[in-house]
Amino acid sequence: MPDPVFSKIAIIGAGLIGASIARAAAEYGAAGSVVLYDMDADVRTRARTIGLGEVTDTLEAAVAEADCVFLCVPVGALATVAANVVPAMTSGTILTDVGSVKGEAAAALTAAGDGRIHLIPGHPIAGTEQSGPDAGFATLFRDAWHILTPSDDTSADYLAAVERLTLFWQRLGAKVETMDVARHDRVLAITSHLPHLIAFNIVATAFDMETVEQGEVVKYSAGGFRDFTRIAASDPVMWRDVFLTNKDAVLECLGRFSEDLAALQRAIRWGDGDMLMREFTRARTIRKAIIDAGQDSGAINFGRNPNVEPDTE
Ligand SMILES: NC(=O)C1=CN([C@@H]2O[C@H](COP(=O)(O)OP(=O)(O)OC[C@H]3O[C@@H](n4cnc5c(N)ncnc54)[C@H](O)[C@@H]3O)[C@@H](O)[C@H]2O)C=CC1
Ligand SMILES: O=C(O)C(=O)Cc1ccc(O)cc1
Repeated sequence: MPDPVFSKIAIIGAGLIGASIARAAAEYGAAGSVVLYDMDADVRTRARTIGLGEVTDTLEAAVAEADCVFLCVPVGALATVAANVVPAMTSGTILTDVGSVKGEAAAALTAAGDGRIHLIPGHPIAGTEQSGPDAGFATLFRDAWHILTPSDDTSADYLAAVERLTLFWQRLGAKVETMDVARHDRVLAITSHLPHLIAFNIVATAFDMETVEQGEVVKYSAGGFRDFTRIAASDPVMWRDVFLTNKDAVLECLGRFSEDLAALQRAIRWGDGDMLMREFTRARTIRKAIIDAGQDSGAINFGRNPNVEPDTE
């Protein structure tokens, strides 16, 4: 196996993403050692029991002498955690995160920065609806995009740090791209955040409908609705933070979505089959383009944890 990219990494937040980084770093030899900290004592105990790495009882002990620190906490907790982590870090090392909203993450890291640490926000475009240390698995990031949103610092040291972090994620199997923060948040608003909002909403609507027996919703939910319930099972704290911190981009998409939905509503009301055919045919073409681009060939890990039995219908 090639030399580790980092001799020691620290992971703050030992949930799905933190545990997956820990497992992948060990499996693919990307880090010499892995140290974790979580504010929840039960999570720390579990992380020790399942052997994710060394688990410390303080944040400071975890980050001491780490050459890269990964913040794997909900987006709303990033500012506080970053402010506590930076003073305990060694000069010249890297602070990154995995938050789903990069505007908020970049602001949190920048506010905590003291000029000694390389701040490189990041986002793995891979995950599942599960959370907690047991949900993590080593292959989560394989063939998935990892987006880095580096600052405009063009110093040789900073560029070398970005290069090293890129190598780390590539060692975990990810395809790394750099992107502007605002663009990231606009793209993810439509490709990830709005779909989650729609899933939360459709599941709530189905359960609130007085005309539908809840037992029947469960009994007949083998098709499309079942896919929505998987996404709607995602962690409420994480998703509350996503919507509160990517407010503008999500509201913009939601406005467009509502207009398009109203147009479909009108077509159904007036029996405009041509319009429905046009829209559904276009959607099918887009799906085909995604498959042809290799984005849904089974390589992307959304909701696919090889350690968990698939749902039986
Ligand atoms: N779940 C997913 O599919 C994906 C999540 N993300 C991002 O990854 C981050 C983590 O998400 P998950 O791993 O899914 O969540 P999780 O809920 O599985 O784990 C988060 C962990 O952070 C800990 N934590 C919270 N506040 C903390 C604090 N102040 N100090 C120390 N530990 C703290 C919690 O106790 C928990 O164990 C979020 O920012 C999310 O936006 C990114 C890509 C995919
Ligand atoms: O499980 C799914 O379908 C996902 O969409 C996972 C996911 C959730 C949040 C992210 O920021 C990235 C990926």
